[in-house]
Amino acid sequence: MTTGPTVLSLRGATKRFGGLVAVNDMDFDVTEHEVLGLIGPNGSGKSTTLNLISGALKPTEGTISLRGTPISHLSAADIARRGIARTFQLVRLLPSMTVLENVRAGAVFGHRRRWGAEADAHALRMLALVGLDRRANAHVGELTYIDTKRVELARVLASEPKVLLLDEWLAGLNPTELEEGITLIKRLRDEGRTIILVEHVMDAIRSLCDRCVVMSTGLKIAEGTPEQVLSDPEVIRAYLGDDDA
Ligand SMILES: Nc1ncnc2c1ncn2[C@@H]1O[C@H](COP(=O)(O)OP(=O)(O)OP(=O)(O)O)[C@@H](O)[C@H]1O
Repeated sequence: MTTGPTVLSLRGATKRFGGLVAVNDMDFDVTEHEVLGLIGPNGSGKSTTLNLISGALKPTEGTISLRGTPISHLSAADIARRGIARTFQLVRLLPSMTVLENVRAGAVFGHRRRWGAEADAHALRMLALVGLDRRANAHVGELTYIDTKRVELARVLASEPKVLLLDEWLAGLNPTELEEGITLIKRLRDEGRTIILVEHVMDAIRSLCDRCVVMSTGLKIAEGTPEQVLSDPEVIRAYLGDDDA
């Protein structure tokens, strides 16, 4: 799965906040149809790396390219239009709107625009994909937590991303929901989507990722299959040294 063409590359990507180097000279590639796990202890720079990729933050140094074209100078909206879409740690939906309306709104940010009946049909297909088509007319405020996460995922999928960034999408789920969540992401993976997954749930990392990049204090400390990196002494040390691990 790691031999396809490169979709996304980071070269020397660095982000400084004053004296703190949150992301330090990161290099990695993501190939087509690959699920890449970005893991590491709390505060190691994973979310900042996602923010650099999605354009929410600009790198202090280095380049991020999508299919060989540098994108790191573009606005977040332009990067989204080129096909990089993300979920957020805290779900960002409009609670007064219906499930369908929220998902339709996502389609507008994508690189292919749809309107009217076509947009509805597309949003319904995305809802079916995440198992929520029967709740299309419910208000988001009525949903359970995992269902709000499903809506968020459907909203992001509606933009037909070339690269999907999942920022701790499984966080906060109870054990039953977690199983459902992992099954859902497996389905996306089996469809051949290209995904970067920031995740603390190691079972999810093991069962979903083709490859992992491990960060510690802003640096890449390991890269390889989940088995390889999770048995790497430096990775184990980085996690054990973290109070929250
Ligand atoms: N906007 C900001 N301004 C200043 N410092 C920041 C900012 N965003 C993040 N940081 C710092 O950068 C470092 C990396 O944070 P980041 O959120 O990327 O880590 P993380 O690996 O995603 O952590 P977690 O697993 O807890 O979400 C931390 O020390 C954090 O305090």
